[in-house]
Amino acid sequence: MSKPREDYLSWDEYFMSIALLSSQRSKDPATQVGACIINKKQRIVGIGYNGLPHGCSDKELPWGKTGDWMETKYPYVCHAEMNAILNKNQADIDGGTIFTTLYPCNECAKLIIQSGISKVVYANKKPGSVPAFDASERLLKMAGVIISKFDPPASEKSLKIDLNTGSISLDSSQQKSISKPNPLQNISNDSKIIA
Ligand SMILES: O=c1[nH]c(=O)n([C@H]2C[C@H](O)[C@@H](COP(=O)(O)O)O2)cc1CO
Ligand SMILES: [Zn+2]
Repeated sequence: MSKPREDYLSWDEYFMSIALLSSQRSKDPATQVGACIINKKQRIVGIGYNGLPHGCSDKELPWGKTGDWMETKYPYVCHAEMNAILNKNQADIDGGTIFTTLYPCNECAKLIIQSGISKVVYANKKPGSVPAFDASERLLKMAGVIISKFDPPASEKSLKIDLNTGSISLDSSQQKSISKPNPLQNISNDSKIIA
């Protein structure tokens, strides 16, 4: 016990885990997104997930994706990145990084740029060319924001939180299992993306 623990989360794994955990607060039945902002000193300064604005009832507004636009979730839901930026506990987040479980859309890209964040680390991107993501990339690149795909651990690494016992385990194995589905890589591109 004289040596430090070797099997721990890297900084990026830690911040992305927080984004992933936050996504589990989302009530969106289809897509749960989480975001975590850190400042230049690697301190967490904002967390968010996709959800309805304060005071707007989850029960009264729709969560569907198709049909009459007014009866879908798109005009009502606040994106995870937007909530993380609005919830920040520090005025100046210039030079900060946002960790997000899903590649930010163009509307979130505008907020990211205007808030001074200079790096985006994302875990997943919908496949194919999606206008909201293409426009986002165009804006972020033009503004000099670094876009980086989250670098997953070389070996399998998973966190298990047991809320009944209040325990947590970090499991690592030398080999990546190929049979186990990775929900993060199964995001379909069937949805219309409207911020
Ligand atoms: O940048 C984003 N941030 C974010 O929080 N979201 C949320 C909004 C919706 O609740 C959901 C996307 O809906 P869909 O199920 O159509 O993929 O994810 C979506 C995006 C980009 O699409
Ligand atoms: Zn967005």
